[in-house]
Amino acid sequence: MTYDFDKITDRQNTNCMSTDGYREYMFPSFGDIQFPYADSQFIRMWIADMEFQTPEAIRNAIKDRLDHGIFGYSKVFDPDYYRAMLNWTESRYGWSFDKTHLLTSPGIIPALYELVEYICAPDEKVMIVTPSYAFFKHAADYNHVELVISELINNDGYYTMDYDDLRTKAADPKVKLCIFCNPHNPTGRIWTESELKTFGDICLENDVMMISDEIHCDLIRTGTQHTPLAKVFPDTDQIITCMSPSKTFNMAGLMFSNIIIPNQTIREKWLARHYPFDNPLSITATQAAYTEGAEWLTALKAYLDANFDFVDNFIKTELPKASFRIPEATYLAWIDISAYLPDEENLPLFFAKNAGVLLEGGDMFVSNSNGHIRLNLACPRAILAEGLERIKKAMV
Ligand SMILES: Cc1ncc(COP(=O)(O)O)c(C/N=C2\CONC2=O)c1O
Repeated sequence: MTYDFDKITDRQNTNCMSTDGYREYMFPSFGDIQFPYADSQFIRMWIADMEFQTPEAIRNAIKDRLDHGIFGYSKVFDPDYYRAMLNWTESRYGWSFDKTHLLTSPGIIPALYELVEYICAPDEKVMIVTPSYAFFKHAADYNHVELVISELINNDGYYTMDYDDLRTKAADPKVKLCIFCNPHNPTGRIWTESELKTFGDICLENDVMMISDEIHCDLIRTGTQHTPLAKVFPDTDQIITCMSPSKTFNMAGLMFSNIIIPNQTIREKWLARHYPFDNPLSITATQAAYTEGAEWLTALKAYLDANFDFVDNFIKTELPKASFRIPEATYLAWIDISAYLPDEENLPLFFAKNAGVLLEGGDMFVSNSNGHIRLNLACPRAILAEGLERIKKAMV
């Protein structure tokens, strides 16, 4: 079957963050700021959802459930749901987990907010590596626990963990939790088994529980392989794994994710406190994703691979002073443009004003991200090409 990833779908008037939420998310202190571009004229490369329609097989499953006509209180009871997800993780990652450890959440971010509260006392600390998806920091801030940052080492665009720094910080008896991004947003690293082993050993040796946020794990370059952190440590219950079809199949708005909690104490806290019901359409969509989404995903990955090649060639020919490496995972291009805009304080504002491109970058990734922009490449190539041309004209 062929899929048309070049198809452009108008997202205006769909209560869409990407088109309507950029001011409140990226420019909160600027109020109703106006730009030399109408909202509909922006090339949107900021928030991490896709410009591609969710696979037809998933949409048909939702339609069938919709036609049933009753949407009362629901949660996952169907054993086929667990089998669908287990088949997905076993076939793609060689990893399985106990059904009783599988819980659901309306999103991974809400799960992080809850889990920090369940795991950390008010005087304890959460560790993350940076640059980082900002909501890892927000989850600590929301719970009023201290954030401890370990900066990744940037080896000409290939980021690695600073194990000595991690060891030093994990040795603090108040550091009780590390929220870990595997694969990593925004650098796009797929951590190797060896890196995961070293990282996990540091945490386990220092009684630091780990949350491995693996939301990007399906969105990897063709031919690469993701390793769940918990797969490397089959005998510990100190690793919580977060996975979701929301990134993979562009279903973030359906608000549904899988949280695998092997530790009984934490699981019992979750079961006692977490609102247990789910949207029945989201349950159906997720089960359909894991049973019927593989072919579409293979085609999506090939299209994204080509988008990354397009960006790589563009930067080499048109923006030679920028530094970019095709990431192993995600659909996000992490680009060092500091040579062009060394003194620009607010890169998202600069490009919104001067290029009509909405992108994230600079200090939006907690730390260790200055001079970098992050481009969402999950869009038709024509849109990508226009966005790159605008970025170049604004900088050169
Ligand atoms: C590492 C990571 N975890 C969790 C989420 C969100 O999970 P949810 O609550 O939707 O289940 C995202 C979405 N990343 C986004 C969303 O927009 N920009 C980003 O970088 C993410 O990158």
